[in-house]
Amino acid sequence: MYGSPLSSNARKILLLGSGELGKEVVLEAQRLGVETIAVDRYDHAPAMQVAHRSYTIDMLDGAAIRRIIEQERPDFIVPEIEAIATETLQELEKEGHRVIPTARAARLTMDREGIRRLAAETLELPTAPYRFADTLDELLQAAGELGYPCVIKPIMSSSGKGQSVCRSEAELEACWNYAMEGGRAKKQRIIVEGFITFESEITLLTVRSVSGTSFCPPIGHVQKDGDYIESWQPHEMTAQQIGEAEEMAQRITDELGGYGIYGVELFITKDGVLFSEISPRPHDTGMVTMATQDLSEFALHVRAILAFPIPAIRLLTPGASHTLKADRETSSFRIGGIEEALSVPNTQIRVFGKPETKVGRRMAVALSSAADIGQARESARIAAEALYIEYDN
Ligand SMILES: Nc1ncnc2c1ncn2[C@@H]1O[C@H](COP(=O)(O)OP(=O)(O)OP(=O)(O)O)[C@@H](O)[C@H]1O
Ligand SMILES: NCC(=O)N[C@@H]1O[C@H](COP(=O)([O-])[O-])[C@@H](O)[C@H]1O
Ligand SMILES: [Mg+2]
Repeated sequence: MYGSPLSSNARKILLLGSGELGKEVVLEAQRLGVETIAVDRYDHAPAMQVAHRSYTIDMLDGAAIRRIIEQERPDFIVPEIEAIATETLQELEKEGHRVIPTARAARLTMDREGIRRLAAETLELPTAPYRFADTLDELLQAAGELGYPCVIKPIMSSSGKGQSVCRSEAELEACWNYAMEGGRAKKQRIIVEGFITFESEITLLTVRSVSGTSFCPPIGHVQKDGDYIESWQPHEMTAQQIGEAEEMAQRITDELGGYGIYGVELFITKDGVLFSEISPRPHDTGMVTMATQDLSEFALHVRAILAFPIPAIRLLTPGASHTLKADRETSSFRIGGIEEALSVPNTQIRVFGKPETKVGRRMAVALSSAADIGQARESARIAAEALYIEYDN
């Protein structure tokens, strides 16, 4: 039971991070009459454009986060990105604030070391072999032990930023420098992983709610330079692979707890399923659910957060998503080709409304449904390729 937004009885959700995923969370929350507050590091972020209010702060500044939480007193604090002052979230939770799904889940998944050690060492889930390194010398040693090719990632980064595949010792220094530039935080630490030759990779969206744990049908995806290009649902898997995937997702989400949606990233290999990483929030590859499910991953997240029931999740049709990315940095640009994209049958687009382009920045996505995955992928690709960015400078 709650009152209208902007009244003293309102139920309030405060998002920490206001990108394209948060924008959809805000819209779903508003459908249920919830008041929404969007916070991010820059003005006019996508979710800010649709929320009731917004704040621009350094997301790694704990004092700034605390100030806003104490002023707003939201019912739910909903992290939307990894790089947040998560120690402050842990303190706030101890003081009685609700963090989604939990402050510990936000803390552990913020850095690759926390979540990898929990998954591989505490829960003993199978993962790629890995090492951590703080210096180029340590990286040399780690890569020597794992062999080439190996994958190098800053421990604090997302969407492939600072990530590279290193094919020989001669490339190590360049990979190290790339990781130092790409990490979101000032920490210098990196993870090095053995390169996995997978057959496919999936996101298993897993929702923890008052109704228990529910799984969405698996989402297959293709990544380039560590960032997603296209995704589709359902991804074809054997009963055994689905069983292994759901068991891993159940174990790690039980351990992390709370209410909300998780994106469990898994590699499907000839020898079984490997755990890769997990987001305690909606997943970028899960945008496809806006075209395929009765309740999208965003609607599911909001229902779970508010402790409303999720009796069932229905897949209505096969579908696919395909991204539009920028290839230059500017704040003066226009997105064209929308008419062409929308003339593809059973296709929608989402234009995120980000105020600036950057090289590789995701600006929009095409979503298509079809009778089969092949056709859905083809439609989404044609629509996304019809879109273009015209830069004024
Ligand atoms: N050990 C590995 N072997 C082979 N490919 C890998 C490995 N690690 C990562 N990749 C590839 O790089 C992609 C991105 O890696 P990862 O998910 O760890 O990065 P990320 O920056 O957290 O991405 P996001 O935030 O988009 O989930 C993976 O989806 C996979 O395609
Ligand atoms: N893989 C995680 C992911 O896709 N997160 C989404 O991207 C935004 C950041 O985009 P930006 O870097 O373009 O500002 C985040 O706010 C979130 O919506
Ligand atoms: Mg990932």
